[in-house]
Amino acid sequence: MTTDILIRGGTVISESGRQRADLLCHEGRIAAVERDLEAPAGASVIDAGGCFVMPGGIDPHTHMQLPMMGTVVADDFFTGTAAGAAGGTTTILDFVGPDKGQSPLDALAAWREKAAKASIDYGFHMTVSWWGEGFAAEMPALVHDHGVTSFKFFLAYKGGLMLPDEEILAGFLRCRDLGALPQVHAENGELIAHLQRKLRAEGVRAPAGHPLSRPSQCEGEATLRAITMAELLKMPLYVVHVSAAEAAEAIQKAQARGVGVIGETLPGFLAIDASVYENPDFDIAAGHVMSPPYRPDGHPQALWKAVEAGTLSITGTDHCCFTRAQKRLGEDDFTKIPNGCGGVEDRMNILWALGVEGGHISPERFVALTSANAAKTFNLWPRKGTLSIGADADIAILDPAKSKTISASTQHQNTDFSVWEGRRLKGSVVHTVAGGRHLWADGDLRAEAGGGRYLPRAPFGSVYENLRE
Ligand SMILES: NC(=O)NCCC(=O)O
Ligand SMILES: [Zn+2]
Ligand SMILES: [Zn+2]
Repeated sequence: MTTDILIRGGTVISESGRQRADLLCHEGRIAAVERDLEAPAGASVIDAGGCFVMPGGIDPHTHMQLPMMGTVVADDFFTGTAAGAAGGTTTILDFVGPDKGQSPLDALAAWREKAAKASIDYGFHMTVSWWGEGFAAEMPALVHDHGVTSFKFFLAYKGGLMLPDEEILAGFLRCRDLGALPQVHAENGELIAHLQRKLRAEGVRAPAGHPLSRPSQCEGEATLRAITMAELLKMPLYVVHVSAAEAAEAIQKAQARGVGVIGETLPGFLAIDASVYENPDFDIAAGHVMSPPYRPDGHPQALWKAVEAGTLSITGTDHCCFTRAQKRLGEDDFTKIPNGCGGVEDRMNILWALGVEGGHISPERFVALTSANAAKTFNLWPRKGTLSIGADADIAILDPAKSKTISASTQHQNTDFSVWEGRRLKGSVVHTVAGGRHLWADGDLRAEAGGGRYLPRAPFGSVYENLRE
């Protein structure tokens, strides 16, 4: 039983409009959205005067506690989800990562165990880290018995997660039969492996080699290749972490042809450029190493245009954070720097400051980009992504007048680095309610281990309905 919460005096925003209204949460759900609501006996009251009241963020791309490149991601499911709550995020979709040859059902069981301490609701995508009859055979149970209805295929990381086209094609077809959504990490892994070898042979060891080995054309080519498969197979496709103008253009053209391709980008790709890899401080340059990498000037601007046009309709974080010490595993070789950056705590605040305050998007589009579109795409709507009656009481209250400066020294993410270090933002999430529990109250983080629930998801849904014949 949760205490009733009345949120009073705010402007309630959805992806399609806004109204001045109070909002009542009862037993973990939205019970009323009306003007001048009376507080029920025993209810706690949050004053939202001057604030925007919106659906809690859905971050559809996180990696908590993921074993990777000889280490394990610094945030576990408790610290990472608590940090998310401190930034207005109330749901994450994380990736289960089977070892090579491991049963995906066994991997899911291990991830369910790790995630039991999440403080906000969570669901899973499945990484297709290997392919074979054994993997394909378990997919129906993953989809129908466990609600894992999205599968990520890697076109990059040769010698690791990368699958050849033949296997990706087979995996896509299996997804189509089951009504599951294939996702792609789209970079040309063969070319990247070649460029890595060439750069190392030339003596390039520093983090500056990372973006040189993964030029934007590699992302453009792989994105188009994956789109072509989905187009000819007549099925939807989700492209994760789009960072390159070429990839956004391929998605835009495919959407114009009626292909059901959905593009996700990350706040960092809209605001940070590749000059970060030139920083003489190894910790700072390595702290930005992720794949795909931050791109040269011009790409962030192109991505903003794609966000404004609706081509890129979902934001995630690819939250995969490492400490400075962990990044030093690649001190002598940029290919050994653990790939990934944090951000689950920052996405909502950054996107508001850069997007809404920056004049790129309306508050309504902000809601679409941070929760509603992900809820629809991943079949969580209307339980999530909306503040309509009966929806989960997952709410972010953002004060547009409150400023905030991001620093690793004050963040809740379990790392000593932030790609947003020193950024001063206008607008900040001041309260977060998740499942009717008040987890973030003006600087006070009350997240509890185990407060989150597992979210099984149904197959098919809007991504299949929206396919044009
Ligand atoms: N993106 C990244 O560098 N690390 C996380 C794994 C992935 O999404 O590729
Ligand atoms: Zn990826
Ligand atoms: Zn990722």
